[in-house]
Amino acid sequence: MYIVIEGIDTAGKSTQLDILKQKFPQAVFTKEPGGTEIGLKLRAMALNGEAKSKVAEMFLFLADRAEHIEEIIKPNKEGIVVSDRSVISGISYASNLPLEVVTSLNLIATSNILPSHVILLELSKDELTKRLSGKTNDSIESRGIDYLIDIQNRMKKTVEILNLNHIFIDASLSIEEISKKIEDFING
Ligand SMILES: Nc1ncnc2c1ncn2[C@@H]1O[C@H](COP(=O)(O)OP(=O)(O)O)[C@@H](O)[C@H]1O
Ligand SMILES: Cc1cn([C@H]2C[C@H](O)[C@@H](COP(=O)(O)OP(=O)(O)O)O2)c(=O)[nH]c1=O
Repeated sequence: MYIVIEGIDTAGKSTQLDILKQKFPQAVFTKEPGGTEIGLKLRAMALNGEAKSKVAEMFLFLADRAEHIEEIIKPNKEGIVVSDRSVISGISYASNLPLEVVTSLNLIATSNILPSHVILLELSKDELTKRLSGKTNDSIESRGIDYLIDIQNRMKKTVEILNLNHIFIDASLSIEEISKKIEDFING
């Protein structure tokens, strides 16, 4: 089982992952970017905003993804592996390029390995605005509210285009309600 939790910044991914760690102690928990040793270096480069080129930034995330699939996902997917972000973020955040082009590049990075379960936490514009006001933003988050809502729309489209087994959850529900929905989805 290769489970991914997706959503734009502040959707509640970390909160739900903390709960999942208690509920599924046998699972391997990982993340993109930065789930491997090389990935930590690529993450730092991608997130500090140093790259002038959006394409260069995307290739840093793609390199991280390729290594993550090889080192973490392939060896663990017969058990339960849960990742904070995935190819869905990869395709969606590279919003300067058409979806089809970025999808092809991402499928090369993942060797065509795709999540078996996608949990997408979906925020309204109002709730996003509220949550971002309480947070110090990194260079990606600081691009703004409309940018992030556009990314969220790309995420939903990506899940549908790739025909992935998924659940879209209203991220403004209570933490407990969300966590129950996630548990039910994983348990099938
Ligand atoms: N269901 C929820 N309802 C209200 N606030 C939430 C909920 N889930 C998370 N939060 C809050 O929203 C903020 C972002 O949550 P976090 O889990 O860090 O998101 P992410 O990992 O997706 O960036 C935190 O302040 C967190 O306490
Ligand atoms: C995986 C991935 C993330 N991102 C972005 C989304 C996030 O803004 C950032 C990763 O941050 P993340 O680890 O989710 O955030 P935090 O530690 O702040 O909670 O990188 C991309 O732009 N492309 C990608 O391929």
